[in-house]
Amino acid sequence: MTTPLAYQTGFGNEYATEAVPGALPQGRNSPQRAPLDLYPELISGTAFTAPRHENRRTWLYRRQPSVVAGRYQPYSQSSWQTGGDRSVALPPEPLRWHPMPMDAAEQVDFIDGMQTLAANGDAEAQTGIGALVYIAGRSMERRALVNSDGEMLFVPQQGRIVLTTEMGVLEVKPGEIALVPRGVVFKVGLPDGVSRGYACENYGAQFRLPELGPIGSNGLANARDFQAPVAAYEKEEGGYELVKKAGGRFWRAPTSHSPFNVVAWHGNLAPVKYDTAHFMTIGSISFDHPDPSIFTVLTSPSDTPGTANCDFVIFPPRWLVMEDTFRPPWYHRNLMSEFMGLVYGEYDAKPGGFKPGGASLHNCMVPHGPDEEAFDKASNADLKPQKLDNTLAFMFESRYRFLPTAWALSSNSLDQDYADCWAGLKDQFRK
Ligand SMILES: O=C(O)Cc1cc(O)ccc1O
Ligand SMILES: [Fe+2]
Repeated sequence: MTTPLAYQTGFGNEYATEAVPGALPQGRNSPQRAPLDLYPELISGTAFTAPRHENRRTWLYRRQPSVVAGRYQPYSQSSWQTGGDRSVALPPEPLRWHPMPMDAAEQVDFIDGMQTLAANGDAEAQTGIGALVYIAGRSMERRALVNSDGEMLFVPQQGRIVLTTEMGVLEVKPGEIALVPRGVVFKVGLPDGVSRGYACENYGAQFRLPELGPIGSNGLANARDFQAPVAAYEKEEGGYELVKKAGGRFWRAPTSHSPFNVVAWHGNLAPVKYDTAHFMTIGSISFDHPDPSIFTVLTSPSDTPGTANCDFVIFPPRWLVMEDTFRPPWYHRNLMSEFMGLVYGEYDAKPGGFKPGGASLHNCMVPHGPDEEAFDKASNADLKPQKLDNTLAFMFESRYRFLPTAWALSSNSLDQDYADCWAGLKDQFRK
């Protein structure tokens, strides 16, 4: 029996945690000699002068500082691509991928098992996101990853991931999500063997909770339901391989010690996890179907107010009670581009065609909406209160058009017949 992990709660708090009592200095951050002769080290996730409500930084008290590492050599990870690849001819129609096969992943770890399906923006300009899938079967034992290109949002779909980070350990199961800030070293254990999930690599502003406007002071994702790790350091001696992602390139360096050597830390830059079962879902209790922005869990703003670099949106289990209403999504074309995935169950707009582990991409102004089956069902349904249960779809929604990678467009998983799901929507105009 292993004891369950301990967590601290809240989002963007001034957390404070020590694995050894007395390891945190009191009343100052960088005393002449820190308690227990640990090295103080600052990690800032925003510019020093970012507005106070956005400013994120954490003080780490560690056995050796991060500068202690061997020489970097190039490392090859060609399926994890960064930013929009403009050399790929973007098909103008809706795109969908069947679930990616998991059978060849036993020997692959989380770093090598990452594959970019689509991306936009430019990591160097701190804009845009990558939409990735990971399929991996091997835990990272003495290997760690640090991503200086962006924050990572993980959405496990099959199998738990155990995220060992500089700030401590998070265990994340399907239905939960995790955020690892840019530049924080982590490794991923896979206690359930071959596992699959989605990732958003956010090159832009950090994810935060959305404004609530007229909703008020409670609702959607509540800050207290986020969990950050408590300080934990590895006691075993021995080296690591540190893999670093910077400017879309990968590097590896040997270290003589574990990078997970932080004995205490305090600050508001921390990895967190969140169970989507705690999302307080809001919908219409009269008629019509609200915009899906009502389902925003986290948002990464761009420089234009209300026009996100990325909104992370979920479609969780919920009651549908609207009267005289077509309840699934309406047919639409949007400015914002939509990458979607399905963790489990069925998605109401595509009850048969969209499978857990699959993905869809509806870019700026690409028309989409319920397939023929969903349209027929919803147009004829008896509109009594209905529970959409056992379902969790999500969307990475971005102001920037997603460019699929060459790999994604040539993959056997690309659904060549996606457009056929609407072909039977005939002219039913009654003159
Ligand atoms: O396209 C989709 O399925 C996502 C979506 C859902 C919804 O209820 C309204 C708009 C929208 O883009
Ligand atoms: Fe949509």
